[in-house]
Amino acid sequence: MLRIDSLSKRYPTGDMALKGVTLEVPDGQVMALIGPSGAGKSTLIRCINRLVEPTSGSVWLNRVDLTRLNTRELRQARRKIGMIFQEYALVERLTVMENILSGQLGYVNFWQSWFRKFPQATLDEAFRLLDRVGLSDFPDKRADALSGGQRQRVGIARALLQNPELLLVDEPTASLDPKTSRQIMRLINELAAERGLSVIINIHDVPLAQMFAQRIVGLRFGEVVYDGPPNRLTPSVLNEIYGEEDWNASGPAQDLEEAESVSAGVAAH
Ligand SMILES: Nc1ncnc2c1ncn2[C@@H]1O[C@H](COP(=O)(O)OP(=O)(O)OP(=O)(O)O)[C@@H](O)[C@H]1O
Repeated sequence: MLRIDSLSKRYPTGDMALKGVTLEVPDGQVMALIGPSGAGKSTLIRCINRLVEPTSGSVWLNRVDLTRLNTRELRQARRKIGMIFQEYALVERLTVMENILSGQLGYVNFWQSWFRKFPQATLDEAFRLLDRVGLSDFPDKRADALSGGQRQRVGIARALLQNPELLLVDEPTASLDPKTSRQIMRLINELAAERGLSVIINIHDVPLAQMFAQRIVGLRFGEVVYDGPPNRLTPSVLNEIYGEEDWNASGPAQDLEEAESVSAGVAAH
């Protein structure tokens, strides 16, 4: 279980990106983090694994307060946190399998790592995961020949190979088509249930978050303004998270109707 307690972050620029966020994410729960640009979603995710140092508050992963660890202890603790971030994208010239194993290079000794020689158990598990994410036909395909969805699947397998307790996922569907986005969200969901993983997903696509997350947390100006099930995310709650907008309006279609009635009016005169 992950417990975030009164977490705040002030950047050196003075921006108060998080203002006392308190949350618990139980094992097996997929939590979607939504909110407008600048709300503090990325900062929150990055404060959990201390890619960004929190200013105050604590982050407990099971019995360990991550905010109190020294560099060496933090390196150990991060093994329990799988990260699927854009900046940990794949090494283009390496194969699918090499990319999946690349996350393990820090965990084998120098010579094993030099020869890319991994323990048999790690290799077996890598092939199992490859199959689980639906890529068993492509272990030798180079990363630069993969589609966006396949790349995400490699990233997921790589993160899972370290057998994490927590998965932090940053915008997993940003560059995917709607069908692939659903498939990736479904896969993350299934894996969380199978492995009892806590998952936090930073996602802009609210309908997708509603469809696949068991819980939604809405951030605004660094504060939690909604924390509840997807089906209670009403237009008024969305207004509170994102600011005023007509969430039921069909947008361009309505504009088109208006434009048509105006031009019809013009034609009638
Ligand atoms: N490295 C930084 N230095 C200074 N201020 C920062 C830094 N990173 C983020 N901020 C500020 O912190 C606040 C929260 O930013 P953050 O990137 O966490 O928001 P976000 O919700 O993830 O936005 P987006 O959806 O656009 O990615 C913003 O006001 C932003 O300008």
